[in-house]
Amino acid sequence: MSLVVMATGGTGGHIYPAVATARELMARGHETLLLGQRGGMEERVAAEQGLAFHGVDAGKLARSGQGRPDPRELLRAGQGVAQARSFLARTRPGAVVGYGGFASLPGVLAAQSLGLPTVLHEQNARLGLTQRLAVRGARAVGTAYERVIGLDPKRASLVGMPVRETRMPRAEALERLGLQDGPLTIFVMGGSQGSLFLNNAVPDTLRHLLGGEGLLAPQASAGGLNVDLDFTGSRAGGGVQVLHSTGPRWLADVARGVKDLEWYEAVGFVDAVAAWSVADLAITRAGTSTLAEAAFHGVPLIMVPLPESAENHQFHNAVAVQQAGAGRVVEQKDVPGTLGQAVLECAAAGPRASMREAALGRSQVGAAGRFADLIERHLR
Ligand SMILES: CC(=O)N[C@H]1[C@@H](OP(=O)(O)OP(=O)(O)OC[C@H]2O[C@@H](n3ccc(=O)[nH]c3=O)[C@H](O)[C@@H]2O)O[C@H](CO)[C@@H](O)[C@@H]1O
Repeated sequence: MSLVVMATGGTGGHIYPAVATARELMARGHETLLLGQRGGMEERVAAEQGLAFHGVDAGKLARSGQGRPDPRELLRAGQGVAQARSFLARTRPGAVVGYGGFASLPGVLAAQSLGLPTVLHEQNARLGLTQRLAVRGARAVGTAYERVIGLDPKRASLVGMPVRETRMPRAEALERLGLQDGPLTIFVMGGSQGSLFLNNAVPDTLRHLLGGEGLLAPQASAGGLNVDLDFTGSRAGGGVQVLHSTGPRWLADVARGVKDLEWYEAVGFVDAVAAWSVADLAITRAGTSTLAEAAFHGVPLIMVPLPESAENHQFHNAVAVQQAGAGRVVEQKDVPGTLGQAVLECAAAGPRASMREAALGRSQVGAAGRFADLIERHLR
């Protein structure tokens, strides 16, 4: 059994696949730890998840086409590599696994300079900047998509997106989140940092749609369209409750705006396993972890892709989900006119049931296990 180091950080999209794989490797008897930026989101997540953590400096490298990197960031990146090198020289892990993002770079480059095996995971359909710097020296690359732009297919192994494959019992999740059993539960989540756009748009849209009581009328109309909401067989009464993860920075603003709405709960950051376990419908961005988690839990999605995402990849991610019948894409520019209507259409029992089936059908169950197999094949 070996020590396997997970080099990761920066955003939830890079950190949670590392958490899922770490759990799988630990279940197989290996030791693991997360190596990332000291004081970064990864340090907090490791503590919450009961995982060991080692922090180093890390520096953001500018993306190509966006000018030269800031010299102070480059210096921090260099210091991070030196710090990671001395840590890895001391601990001599069996492998270092890089999940992308600037915080993963020190660990991966340090490992390669020491001749330790490195394995990468690419979560998007296009190889990220950090992974491009690390790929040459890596033994293997696990991917979430069949084709990854910028990656030689001969080097890629399609393993899927590792997600935390746990469902929380409904009663426990409701209690943990302070929600009720009965109303239709809408989960709003703008990725791991929250989304200012969704934070502004969603409360207004839902207030307009549901009124002060948070009720969907059984025959509601939106944009001249009558929608049969038929709640029979689901939760009765047409009552709705919303759980909105705003991102820690924006919580106070959003909470102030919805404080008169008893059915609207704003939180800075939520236990996503609990939230997915009770959500009937979710309004989200379209990062890969978000989509993979929704698929695992069978939650229909209304996706508002982040328009500035590299190469517009979130839009392409979201279209794939829509084509599979597991959700609806509403482009950010169309939100004012169409988000409310999309909520009405997706809240109806029939469409919700078929989207749920389609979501479950998309789930790449066992991705963490397949990625752990790949890592084990390359252990020292
Ligand atoms: C702005 C940005 O750079 N976005 C990228 C980033 O998104 P981001 O980090 O937002 O990535 P994802 O949507 O993939 O994942 C968010 C993760 O955070 C978790 N979570 C979020 C909110 C919360 O309250 N609790 C919680 O646990 C989610 O459950 C999920 O595991 O990485 C993704 C995967 O590389 C990319 O596709 C995104 O384009």
